[in-house]
Amino acid sequence: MSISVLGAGAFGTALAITLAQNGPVTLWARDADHAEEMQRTRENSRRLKGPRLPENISVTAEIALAARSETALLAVPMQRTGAFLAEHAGLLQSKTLVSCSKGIDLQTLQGPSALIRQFCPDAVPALLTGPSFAADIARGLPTALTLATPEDDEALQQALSTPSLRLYRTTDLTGAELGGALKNVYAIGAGVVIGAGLGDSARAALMTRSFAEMVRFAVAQGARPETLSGLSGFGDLVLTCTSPLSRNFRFGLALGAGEAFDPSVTVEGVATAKAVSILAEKRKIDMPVASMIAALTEARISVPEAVLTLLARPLKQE
Ligand SMILES: NC(=O)C1=CN([C@@H]2O[C@H](COP(=O)(O)OP(=O)(O)OC[C@H]3O[C@@H](n4cnc5c(N)ncnc54)[C@H](O)[C@@H]3O)[C@@H](O)[C@H]2O)C=CC1
Ligand SMILES: O=C(CO)COP(=O)(O)O
Repeated sequence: MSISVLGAGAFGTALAITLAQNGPVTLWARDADHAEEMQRTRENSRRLKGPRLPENISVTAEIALAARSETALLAVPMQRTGAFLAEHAGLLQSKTLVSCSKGIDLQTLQGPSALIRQFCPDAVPALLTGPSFAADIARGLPTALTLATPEDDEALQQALSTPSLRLYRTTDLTGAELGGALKNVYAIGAGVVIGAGLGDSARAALMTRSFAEMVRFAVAQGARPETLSGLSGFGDLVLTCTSPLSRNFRFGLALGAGEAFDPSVTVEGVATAKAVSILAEKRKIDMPVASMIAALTEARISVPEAVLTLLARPLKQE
């Protein structure tokens, strides 16, 4: 099975590095200078400093070349995915398109699989999601992810598993997608808790109530609850709410501490918090934590006000 990775950020590069253990990989970067530099230096110094690109990764800025593969992994930020698919739909029809992005598109309030269906109706949508930092994957550290496909696709699972990357299959695209999208929102909240000095007990409480919200929201959209208990829900929530390697967590740390944060860093949870709070209101789903995080990121509320509001909610059964 020939494989391309579209998007040469940290995650796309790391996936290309691990998949190169199975055979040749084409890595597409939108910027021609960046592609040329990576092809020559065998490193992505802009987004993933350090790991070396194996010789069987071919880096190109020619999308038509990358689109020759049967399977393409999409690793562009969520809020750019719609525009990317719209621009390149003609080349991507009839492929298996595996989205590796985590989030909900603010413009359409849809996740990546719906965007693939909208722009490339003849493609097979799939998702690769779960707990993994690009740096860990690129270093060959053990990682496990969820591969979601509409039909149970063992061949794709085989093709995308490597000696250090273990994939588990599911056909629950909704659950896999929403687990990955929502955990980024709650990771911002966990960062705020720690950044504001509210303590580890408060973080554990926030993570637990966040998980309850995540399941409630996803099940209301048709997801299977057990998917959310897996790698793409519980697994990724734990990783991202507890590790300073997470950009969403670090963004929250800065917000909680009242410090500035580098705007060039990809923080998917900000737009997704807004999208989730809009969807929750529309569909009458109780999402107090996500809505509070949206309010915090939009500076509609301060950290002390958010804490007071959450603590003042009526007492109820767990
Ligand atoms: N970095 C990580 O550890 C992980 C990232 N992800 C997900 O992968 C997705 C991408 O994240 P990263 O690679 O980390 O981001 P990044 O910030 O490292 O890189 C983003 C890349 O996307 C490119 N890009 C931006 N707009 C584009 C467009 N319109 N067309 C084509 N390319 C465009 C940029 O040039 C840049 O190379 C996100 O949804 C993220 O949640 C998932 C798991 C782990
Ligand atoms: O998705 C990730 C880990 O699974 C990466 O998290 P951040 O985008 O917060 O860095």
